[in-house]
Amino acid sequence: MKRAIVLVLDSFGIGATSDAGRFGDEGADTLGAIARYRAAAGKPLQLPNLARLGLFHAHSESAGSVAAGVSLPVEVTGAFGYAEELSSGKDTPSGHWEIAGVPVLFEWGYFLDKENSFPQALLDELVAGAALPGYLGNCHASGTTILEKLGQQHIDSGKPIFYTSADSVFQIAAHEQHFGLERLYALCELARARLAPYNIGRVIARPFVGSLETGFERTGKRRDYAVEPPSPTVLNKLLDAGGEVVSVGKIADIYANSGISRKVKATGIDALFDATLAEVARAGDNSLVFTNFVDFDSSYGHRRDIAGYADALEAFDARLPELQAQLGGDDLLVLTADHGCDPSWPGSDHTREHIPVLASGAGLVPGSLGKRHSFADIGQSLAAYFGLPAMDFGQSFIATRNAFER
Ligand SMILES: O=P(O)(O)O[C@H]1O[C@H](CO)[C@@H](O)[C@H]1O
Ligand SMILES: [Mn+2]
Ligand SMILES: [Mn+2]
Repeated sequence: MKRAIVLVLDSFGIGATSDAGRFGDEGADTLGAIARYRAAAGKPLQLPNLARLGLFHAHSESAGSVAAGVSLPVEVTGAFGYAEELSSGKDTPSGHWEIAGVPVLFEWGYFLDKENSFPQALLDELVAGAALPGYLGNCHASGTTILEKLGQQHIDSGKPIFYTSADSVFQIAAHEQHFGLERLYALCELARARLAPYNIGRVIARPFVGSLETGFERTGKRRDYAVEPPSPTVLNKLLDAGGEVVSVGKIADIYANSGISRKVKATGIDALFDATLAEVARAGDNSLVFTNFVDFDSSYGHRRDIAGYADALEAFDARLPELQAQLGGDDLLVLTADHGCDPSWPGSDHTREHIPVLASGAGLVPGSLGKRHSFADIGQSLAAYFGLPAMDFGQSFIATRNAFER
């Protein structure tokens, strides 16, 4: 039986790429910074299960030294490597599409101005098209900081909050009750359509609840409206061959529902892990269970919460044996990331980093896979594993299997 489980720890970079300087990210290292913080606090980072899969070995090959406070395990049970990104950006869709064998070789559009970030013509179209009383924000911002600043004004005025970041994104924050969740989604769909000429990768609905007194809190009802990948991903190829692709978390959103047979949503790392276990339990032959753990990025990386990121990693690590107990020797497990988001870095944006590639099962020999020149090596390996036609990008680290049985 062939089943692949791919877990993306969103934003879990393991050291700056050689082109990180172009992004202002030279020296960024998400895992390295977290380990350093914990070592300095006298509570070294404990990730025994990820370590056995080769995480710290991969990190030390990427960063040039062993993470602070960490001792490398003597026995490693997985194949481990680190990958640089071919795609032009360091955003979530680029990272995920490249993982699935389709790097983004074109330039996204960006809203570069920190203030008055959006073109007036676009703003006018949105105000008229959705009959809005106006808008707030229109700037670069951290999504939680802008709620502290404008949340009350939003409730009082009924004007949605528009903001962006270093990524190719247009984000809209609105209160679930005062503005209305469905109204927010409809506004995002309008924005998605109007943004086509600007080549923007994603519109993100950012619903929130609460009040000035209790504080504002973003909810799990976030929705991402991505454009479709520029060419068929390994997900599409698996579906075309009669296989199954199960999305857990925001995977389906990131691929604009292309190449997905079923989707399951859950909020929080534990709930996403539970949903992954449930999907693995029911997954049959020729299926891929593909999960994105967004909280590493949205709750800790962007929030520059090093302590929170460390705790979340440890909690995630502690659950890995539950998953491993469900896997047969022929199943393929891949743990990886889509970009970095070093919580010790200035600002609140992603960081251009290598991603870990931790692969086990499926006859893989434990040991180093070395430096991989594209995230697409994962997609190419999935194609080889399932016996699908080869992808245009990436080098497989897995021996090609028999052609897919139809
Ligand atoms: O600060 P928040 O709202 O979490 O936004 C972040 O989330 C977006 C998607 O990763 C990024 O582009 C960044 O802007
Ligand atoms: Mn991401
Ligand atoms: Mn992010």
